[in-house]
Amino acid sequence: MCSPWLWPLQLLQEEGLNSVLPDWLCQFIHSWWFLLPLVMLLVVAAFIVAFVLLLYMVSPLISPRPLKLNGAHVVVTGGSSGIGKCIAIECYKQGAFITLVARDESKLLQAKKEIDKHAINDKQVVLCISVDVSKDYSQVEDVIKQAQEKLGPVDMLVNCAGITVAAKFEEVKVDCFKRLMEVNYLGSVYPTRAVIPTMKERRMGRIVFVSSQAGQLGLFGYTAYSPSKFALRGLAESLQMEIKPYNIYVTVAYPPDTDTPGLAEENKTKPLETKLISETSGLCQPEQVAKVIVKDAVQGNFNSSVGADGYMLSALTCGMSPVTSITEGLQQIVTMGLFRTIALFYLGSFDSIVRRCMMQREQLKKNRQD
Ligand SMILES: NC(=O)C1=CN([C@@H]2O[C@H](COP(=O)(O)OP(=O)(O)OC[C@H]3O[C@@H](n4cnc5c(N)ncnc54)[C@H](OP(=O)(O)O)[C@@H]3O)[C@@H](O)[C@H]2O)C=CC1
Ligand SMILES: CCCCCCCCCCCCCCCC(=O)[C@@H](N)CO
Repeated sequence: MCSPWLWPLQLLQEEGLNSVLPDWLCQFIHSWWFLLPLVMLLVVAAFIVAFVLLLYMVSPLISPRPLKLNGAHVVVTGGSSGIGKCIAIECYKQGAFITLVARDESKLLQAKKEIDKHAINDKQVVLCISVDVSKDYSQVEDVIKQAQEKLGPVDMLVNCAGITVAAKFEEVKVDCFKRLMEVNYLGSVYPTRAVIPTMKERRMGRIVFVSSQAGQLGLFGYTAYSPSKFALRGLAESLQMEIKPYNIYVTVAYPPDTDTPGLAEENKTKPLETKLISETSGLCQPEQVAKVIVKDAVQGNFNSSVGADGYMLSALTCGMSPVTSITEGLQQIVTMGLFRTIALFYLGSFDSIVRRCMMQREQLKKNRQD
């Protein structure tokens, strides 16, 4: 016996147990031992293929049935501007009835006019309700009640109302930390809390939280904003575990920088570091982001991301989030190590952006003093 692959046989022989195997098998192995690794490889490959096929066979048990938007009632908070408005338009184009929720009434009416142009039948309605989603739960509950009385039970809630502050930690006003948590986090908790009981009774529904790529990683300038978006992920994961048996599906969207009035406002005071780092994953159009979010929500996908960086970030930060398709799960398993390697290069380049900006600032200061 000369091959290392045959050591179990050798062991048997040494133990005087070679009688365990019939002679013909011993001879066969002796003459074809070099094929053994190949056979083992084939067996392993066959097991993997069988396992994946099995997973695909049970996949209908994991993936929810798509929601029909035609005739559905969709509530969009922050629906008077930017991404929220485009989400409303996208749903309206597919025959939904829309309730827009935001504070400024004139902006709401303006958005309603714009959305109305995309009607596909003359029964469709856009209802506008003005409220601050972050202040008082009972007010938000009233708004949802009003909307349900006029347009029926809510089939899909999109929590898109949000605000941003981009500045260095010590330059963020202390009140801002609280305000961002109120609007971005509690402003998503309240409407969700108000629609869940009816959704559970009807055993159907979709809840969307619009987080951000800055809700998947912490970045220079987002010490107040990022935590408020990370919080949505914790809420979404816990809630999804509770409501899945009621056939209600949660989607968390992580858009990159998107060309909206909100971003224009943010850019006025954004630190250079934040600008340079965010440029990495490019600028998206709100129509494109809205399309992806609506598609993922309709399909009941837990995760919704845009672009190549968005895809990598989502696979990398999947953690213990629920999986809504076999393909997604397999991709996460296979790509994790590779994406972490790529991420280390990104982190290195972000650190060097921050260091360069700091040195430039100090040089400028010194020059002024001289
Ligand atoms: N644009 C971007 O680059 C990205 C944005 N996002 C997130 O997407 C969401 C939408 O962003 P974007 O479209 O840029 O924002 P916009 O500023 O363009 O729109 C924000 C919307 O939210 C409403 N809103 C704000 N505060 C409140 C409040 N307290 N109560 C009720 N409504 C409120 C606004 O109306 P009103 O002021 O009249 O109340 C408006 O309709 C936000 O949550 C944002 O964090 C995520 C990633 C990237
Ligand atoms: C494999 C690893 C890949 C890593 C890619 C990293 C890319 C980081 C870019 C982060 C951009 C953050 C945009 C936040 C936008 C936002 O929420 C505000 N504009 C809101 O107004």
